[in-house]
Amino acid sequence: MERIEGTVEDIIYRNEDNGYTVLTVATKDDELTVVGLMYGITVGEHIIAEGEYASHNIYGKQLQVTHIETNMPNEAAAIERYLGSGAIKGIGPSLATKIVDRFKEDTFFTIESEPLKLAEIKGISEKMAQNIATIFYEQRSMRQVVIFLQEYGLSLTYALKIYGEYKERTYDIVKKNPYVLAEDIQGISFRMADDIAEKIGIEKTSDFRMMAAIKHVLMRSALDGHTYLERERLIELTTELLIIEVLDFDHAFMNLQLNGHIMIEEIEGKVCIFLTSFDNMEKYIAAKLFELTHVSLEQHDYTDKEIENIEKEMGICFDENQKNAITQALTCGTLVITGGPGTGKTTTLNAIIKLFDERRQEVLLAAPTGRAAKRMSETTGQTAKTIHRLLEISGGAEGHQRFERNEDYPIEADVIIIDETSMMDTVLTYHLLKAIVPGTRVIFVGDQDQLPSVGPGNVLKDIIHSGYIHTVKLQQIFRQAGESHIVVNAHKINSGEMIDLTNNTKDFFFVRRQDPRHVIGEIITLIKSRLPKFAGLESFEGIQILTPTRKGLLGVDNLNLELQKNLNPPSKDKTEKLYGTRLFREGDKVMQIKNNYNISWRIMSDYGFTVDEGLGVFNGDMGQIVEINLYTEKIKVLFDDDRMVYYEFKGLDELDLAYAVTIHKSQGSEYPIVIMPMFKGPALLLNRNLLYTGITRAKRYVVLVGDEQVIMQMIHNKREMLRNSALKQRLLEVFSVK
Ligand SMILES: Nc1ncnc2c1ncn2[C@@H]1O[C@H](COP(=O)(O)OP(=O)(O)OP(=O)(O)O)[C@@H](O)[C@H]1O
Repeated sequence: MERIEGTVEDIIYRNEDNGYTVLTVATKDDELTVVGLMYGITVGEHIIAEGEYASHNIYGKQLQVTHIETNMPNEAAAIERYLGSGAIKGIGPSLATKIVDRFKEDTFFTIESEPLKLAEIKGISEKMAQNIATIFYEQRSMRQVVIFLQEYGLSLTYALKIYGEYKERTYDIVKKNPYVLAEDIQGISFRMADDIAEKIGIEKTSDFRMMAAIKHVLMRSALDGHTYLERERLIELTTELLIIEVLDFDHAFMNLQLNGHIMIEEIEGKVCIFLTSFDNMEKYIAAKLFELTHVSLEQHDYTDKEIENIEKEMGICFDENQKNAITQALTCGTLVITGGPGTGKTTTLNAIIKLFDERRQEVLLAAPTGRAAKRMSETTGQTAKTIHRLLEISGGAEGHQRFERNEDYPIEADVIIIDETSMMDTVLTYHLLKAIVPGTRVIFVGDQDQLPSVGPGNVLKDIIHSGYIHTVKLQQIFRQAGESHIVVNAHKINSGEMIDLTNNTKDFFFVRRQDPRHVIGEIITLIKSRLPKFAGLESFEGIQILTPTRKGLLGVDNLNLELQKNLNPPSKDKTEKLYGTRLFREGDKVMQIKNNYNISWRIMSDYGFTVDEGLGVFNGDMGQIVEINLYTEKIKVLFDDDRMVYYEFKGLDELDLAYAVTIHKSQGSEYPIVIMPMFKGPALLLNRNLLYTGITRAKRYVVLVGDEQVIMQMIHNKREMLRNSALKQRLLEVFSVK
């Protein structure tokens, strides 16, 4: 290991994305080239660098840095160069000269301890002096933290995120227990934290490591939809992660329980372990549903005449189940209305809304996603909001979002109706119920045969299966066969019957292709020309490819590349931005892939005025890139509901191409035309539920392209991914005891 000491003479190259820098250093008796991760190092600084010499075929001998320490320059000339180098925003070379002329070697001391003295210099106000001091301090401390973290192998992006979270506490936190990074910093995995821990020299058998691994496994399983894991399964998965044999888990479990991180409970006779937050949420949901159900409510009488009048108005006759739903809505505190496509859920809902309106009851409508809310507004003719907006989201990171509406400031309404309840996960249901006071009626509408929510829990099914909440199942299909084979086939799939693939219908088509490359070719022809022509569309807008997987030739990632190439090819008029491995181009169809509660949006009028604005873009929201600005480093996206959002380049990990999306991501959305590739894959994934959900997303046409054997297998495969959730048991505990 070589060690050099000297003053930075010149910055030859700097990569702003990762902090990689090439600079020259004047040592006592030489001038050297030094290369490596040296974020923010500036001309004039005094550095001590350690590393190995390497020989570059063009630039010759250079020191490759592995460790660097920096000292602020202490000679007036070096100080002047440092200040004048642009290191501190607002100070250029001439101001730097003035400052150093006045304070000489004491310049940095003055900036740090008596910044107001800077205002003695002409051209510097007191406010500016304060600003200089703040920036000087922040930049120095940030830079040192970043350099420290990069030595542990963290990228600049993560290092900056970590600094943003902990500031100067970073050193203590990382050296003592780097595993907290995996909990606090989005994107830092247990593995990354484990690597840092190893470099720091933390024992593989340390308590921190064990506890972090257990929590990590529980969090990871929440991403798979579980709110808990059985003890044995948790031990198995944690052992895999730790790679060492651990004999005593009880000690770690006890510590985690004592610290309030986990709860150990018996569910259906088995010892199960929950992250405390999920346990609390499920218990809360059950208790609140009990209160909402049992509170004594103003009873709204109704007459048969009234219902007949609505039937006349709508020109239909409600079936028994629909009538049941309507009358129970008027009398019960909580109600679930469930049914497949075309079974009259919306029609029933409209009757219910009408009856409440006539009774001057305030009814609020909401749905879990922007698209579902938009659709609810269209079908009911009344404003429906996303649940996030209903709860007045006020920021916070994923999993820690803050809502203005809660127990202290509840939603004011007589009736709250939630559509697409199958998409409600435990967390959102918890926040919603927290903001509802007993006395407000809550009606959940949804199709229990859709895929479960992306987030953890099995809320709708658990509520229905508990048997404690009034539930009306609508079963009759009102949409006629002649009208829609999509509906008929969806119901067939749901009851395990093979569907007709002879293309004798007006809206449901099958194209037989075996080879995945031919499937891709067919999809491209369909979307580029055949379907737009057939459906009378001007472009491919409105046609959505839904596919079961992310990976593979027919997975989302590859299909998006192919479709981008064919539908929005490179052009000299279209600016592009490569982010990691993703290439974004103006005109691309894109989707937000995580919830971001802080990003701001606006809706503009045709004349360029802001007509609405707010915060939050959510997982699954779709739009189009209208502009990529390489100077401001921003991408402008216009979402389908007219919200316009600017993404900074560094926030592009939240955006993905969306010509094709997974069926999972399509939940709650509807598209005029859906194309689905049908190909062999893992049995656990390719099940009835998935096919049903994909098909019921289409309003006008469905085209399946692929192998009919696979379609048959999916219809017969009833295996759903099992989800551990305890809401059903919690409902049973609350309702049977109270
Ligand atoms: N009792 C009824 N008699 C005759 N037609 C009905 C009846 N109820 C609903 N319909 C009609 O059936 C069609 C489907 O109803 P609706 O849209 O309410 O179902 P849905 O369950 O909301 O469907 P989806 O989930 O697909 O949106 C509509 O055209 C509606 O007018």
